[in-house]
Amino acid sequence: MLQVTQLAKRFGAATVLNDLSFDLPAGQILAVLGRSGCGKTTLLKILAGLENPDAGDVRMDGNSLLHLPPERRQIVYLYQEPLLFPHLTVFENVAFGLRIRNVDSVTVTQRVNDLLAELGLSDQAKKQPGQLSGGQRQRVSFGRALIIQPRLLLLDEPFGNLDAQTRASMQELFSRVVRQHKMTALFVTHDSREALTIGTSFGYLDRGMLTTFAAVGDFIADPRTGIREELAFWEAVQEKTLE
Ligand SMILES: Nc1ncnc2c1ncn2[C@@H]1O[C@H](COP(=O)(O)OP(=O)(O)OP(=O)(O)O)[C@@H](O)[C@H]1O
Repeated sequence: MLQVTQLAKRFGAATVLNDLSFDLPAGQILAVLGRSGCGKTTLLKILAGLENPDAGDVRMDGNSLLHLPPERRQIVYLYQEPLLFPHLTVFENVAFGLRIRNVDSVTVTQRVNDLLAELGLSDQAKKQPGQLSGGQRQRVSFGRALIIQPRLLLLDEPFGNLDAQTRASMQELFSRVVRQHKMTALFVTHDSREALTIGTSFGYLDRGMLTTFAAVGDFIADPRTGIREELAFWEAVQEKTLE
């Protein structure tokens, strides 16, 4: 579905992405793990059309996207802080993408209500974004993205601002809904647990170079992910409590 080949990007003297290539088949959720500043956001911006690469190509089903403006790429890019219209209700925020495509109002009402129910937002439909919690706002933002059925969903640390419990329930909801809608998604995170929870395939971005892993075991075994260390830590804790 998505093919990225030999992508490179520099800002001044700094190389941010370096000969980066990967394929993302339809229906997969690629989790890219990386430390702060490794180029995660730059990669998503290039895919979304908000930044131009210096070299390489981004193709969807064989066609290059590079000459297309963001709004014609059928890609939705979700940030940590959801972008919502503050003066519209939750319902109208989600309906927006259908309204501008002149979808008839009976269909809009049905599709928005179905999606709000799926996202656990039916009771919030008449509220404005300022009256919602962070997790609810993130769900509305997710609804705005899903309603237009994009080809590809890009997520940039989407749950980073949420408390641990809300974060876990959002991860669960996100995984469920993305699978139900058979979405293809790429999300970046510095949290290995989040990557393992949501991803169906995995990558590690380090100084602009992406390593992709054929199997989850290879991802876990790569010492740069820190997962082995974390497992060892919890095993040590468990041993201590059994002593
Ligand atoms: N427009 C820009 N001009 C100059 N340098 C930039 C620009 N955008 C990003 N950079 C630099 O490129 C590097 C990678 O930035 P990027 O935002 O992609 O990292 P990141 O992995 O998303 O980090 P974080 O997890 O902290 O958001 C950083 O050193 C950053 O300072």
